[in-house]
Amino acid sequence: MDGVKVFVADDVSESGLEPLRAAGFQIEKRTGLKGDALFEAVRDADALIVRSETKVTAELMDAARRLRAIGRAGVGVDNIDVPAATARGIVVMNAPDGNTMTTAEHTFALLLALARRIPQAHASLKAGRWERKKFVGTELRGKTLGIIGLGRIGRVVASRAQGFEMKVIAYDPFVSPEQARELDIELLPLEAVFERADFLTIHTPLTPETRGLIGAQAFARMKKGVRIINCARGGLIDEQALYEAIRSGKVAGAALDVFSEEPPPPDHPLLALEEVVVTPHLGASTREAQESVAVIVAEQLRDYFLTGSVRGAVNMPAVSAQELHTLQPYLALAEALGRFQAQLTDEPVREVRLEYAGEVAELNTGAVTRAFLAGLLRNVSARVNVVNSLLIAEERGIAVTTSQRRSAAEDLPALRASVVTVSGGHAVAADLFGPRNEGRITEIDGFRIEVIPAGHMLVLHNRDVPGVIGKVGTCLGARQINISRFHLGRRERGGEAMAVIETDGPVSDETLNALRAIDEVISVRYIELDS
Ligand SMILES: NC(=O)C1=CN([C@@H]2O[C@H](COP(=O)(O)OP(=O)(O)OC[C@H]3O[C@@H](n4cnc5c(N)ncnc54)[C@H](O)[C@@H]3O)[C@@H](O)[C@H]2O)C=CC1
Ligand SMILES: O=C(O)CCC(=O)C(=O)O
Repeated sequence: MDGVKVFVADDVSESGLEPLRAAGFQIEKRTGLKGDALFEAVRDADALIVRSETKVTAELMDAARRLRAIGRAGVGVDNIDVPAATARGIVVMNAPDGNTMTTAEHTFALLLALARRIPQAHASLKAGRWERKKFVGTELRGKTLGIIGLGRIGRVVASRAQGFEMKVIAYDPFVSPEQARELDIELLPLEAVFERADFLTIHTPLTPETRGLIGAQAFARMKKGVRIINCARGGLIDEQALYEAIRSGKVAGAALDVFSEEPPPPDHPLLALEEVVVTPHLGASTREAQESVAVIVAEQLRDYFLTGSVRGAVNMPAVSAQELHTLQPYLALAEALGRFQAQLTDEPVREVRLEYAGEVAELNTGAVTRAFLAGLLRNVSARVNVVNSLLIAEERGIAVTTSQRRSAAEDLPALRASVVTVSGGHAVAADLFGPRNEGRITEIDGFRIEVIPAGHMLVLHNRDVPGVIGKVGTCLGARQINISRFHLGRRERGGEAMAVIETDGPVSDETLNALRAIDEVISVRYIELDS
């Protein structure tokens, strides 16, 4: 796909980008750019790929006017302003499985280095000394490893520790005791993990909740002589508190791959301590992991641009290619229905109720709801799409409720959308028909009708008396407006009727006023669905 431009801002594996190249995407890789140079470089990018170095701020996204997707070749997305991306309709994807093993192995390398003081012994010998007494270590067997964050990496670290006959305890509020028991891990409250661990390793994401999770209070609870490993994010540990805990002898040593500021300033106090082992954020730095995260992200981006399927996104639900195949006609129908509904009223929307029935109710209705809202809110901002439509609805105070009726026995339409405004609102139903799954609007405000949701149309309410169709036809004909289809619906004879009149071209305000001037016409709306 020649049109898609991908800017790669960090040192991402070249071979890992092959899926994008093979699909014809244009790739520009320039690493280490900062400030205006970076802003300029992303100006025309449709997609941006980063590792942890580049900070993807709201301002950077605003500079990249065409940006539709950000790929993080790795796990942590704390260098990306995800809420800002969502608000701008930009999907953020990461590669959570690509570097798990490698990072767990690095954690274990640091743990062993800490236990046996390998870096210090190595430096000593290279400096010409033979200090066997100085570097007496500690055995792992029988020691307790405390793991905070029992996700992908935490679990691999746990299994490696069990191989070394360590007792593994953990804290993770999102893991059930049953899951932990299956892994032979004792799940405990955070304080208990602090109190019992001989080695403590952290593997949570950096979020407002986890920032500074290991601080002075935590160190106060720990055993004297505890060893700390951090291969997740620097901000999880209060570095000043760690420094003081090491100086006081409470903490025997720390192995750090990550820092609150990267790179840390050369005079960072922790770097000066003999008990501290460091690596420059190398957790994920193996050839295998780098290639793996790059391939994962490249394939996810390729598929997003080519098919619309969503995998590995942190700000929208997944939709697989297979699911998309079945879902696509419903997504298109819902989006068109949303646009139709938006043009039925000038009043602000207060509430949206979506009812799904039959096949669609078994599918990913979350995606269909987002598609409907994207259509409904299309005029709110140029960047409304399925990524941000739910958020925009929420920001506008629009209550969105959905219901699913899996049985199609009651002959319900696949989709019924009720939009509530201050003075009422409208309910429109739609369905798919035939072998080609063609969408039709089947009901408008209780009037049965069958309309293709495309093109130009007039939705006209009138009194059900003879001659109205003729007058409407004459009015349009006099203005050279050709009617392509005319659909009528009424509830009872002589009551109120509805007509949906499809026209070959647009209808001006002057024509609408002329139609409104016809006695029997109650209301007319012009709706355009193609643009
Ligand atoms: N040093 C490096 O190069 C690398 C660092 N990382 C870091 O490691 C982190 C963990 O990675 P994965 O295990 O793949 O993520 P994951 O999402 O599989 O696991 C994170 C775990 O943390 C838990 N958690 C969340 N909040 C918590 C809290 N307040 N207290 C305790 N547990 C909490 C979650 O329930 C989850 O089980 C990433 O977020 C990333 O920042 C990841 C890869 C490489
Ligand atoms: O890109 C890298 O090497 C950093 C990896 C990392 O920190 C992550 O995946 O969260």
